[in-house]
Amino acid sequence: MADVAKKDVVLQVDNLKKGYGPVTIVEGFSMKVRAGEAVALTGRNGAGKSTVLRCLVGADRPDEGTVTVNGIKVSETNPVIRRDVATVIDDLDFFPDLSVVEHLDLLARAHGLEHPDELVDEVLEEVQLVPQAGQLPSTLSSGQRRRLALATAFVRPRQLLVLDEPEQRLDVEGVAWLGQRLKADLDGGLAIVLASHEPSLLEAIGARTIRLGA
Ligand SMILES: Nc1ncnc2c1ncn2[C@@H]1O[C@H](COP(=O)(O)OP(=O)(O)OP(=O)(O)O)[C@@H](O)[C@H]1O
Repeated sequence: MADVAKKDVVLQVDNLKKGYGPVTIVEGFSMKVRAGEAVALTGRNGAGKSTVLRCLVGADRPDEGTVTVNGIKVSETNPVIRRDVATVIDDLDFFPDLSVVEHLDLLARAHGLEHPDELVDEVLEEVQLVPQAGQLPSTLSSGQRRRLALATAFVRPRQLLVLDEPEQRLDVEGVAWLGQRLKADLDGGLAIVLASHEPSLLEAIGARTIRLGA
């Protein structure tokens, strides 16, 4: 913990407020996440976890407050933010006509990685989608689609990883793999913010938890 405290603040949230219509979902929410640190948002269904995550990545605009990544104000269209922040908020955002391997290949190349082919092969192996590499997303099982969504975050550069219930639909081995994978990324200096209902995952990555709502 002492080491983490010395590291740079990657994400800073100050006094975030967000509501829909007359209903306030979160108010006065602040936090800092440093390189190598994982923060988990917990709380009941509807507590506002996804709402906060969407504001963090610029997918939603806070009513009040600020969100900065490496000191730069977050906006989804800012290329610097898009380069540094990897998100897996849902797994519905696939191109219907691109196969599993084509998705990963496209991302790795778009982000200008040096050895895209090797990385894509490695990640495919890791998420155990090698046999499904040529399939379209619509033909994958729901857990395989989740694995593809997670894989998209691992074939690109990232300083901050934002995940909304990444354990969803993963089998027991998948949750254990994810914990190890995220732990390795944390050890490499990644900052992670996630919403999760899976205590074993939070324990595996040593996440600091922030509970939203009552
Ligand atoms: N676009 C929207 N319009 C109106 N209300 C919304 C909208 N998006 C979310 N909400 C409401 O905001 C509240 C918080 O939703 P959110 O998805 O952030 O909860 P959550 O903590 O992620 O829940 P869960 O554990 O079920 O995923 C809920 O009551 C939800 O109905």
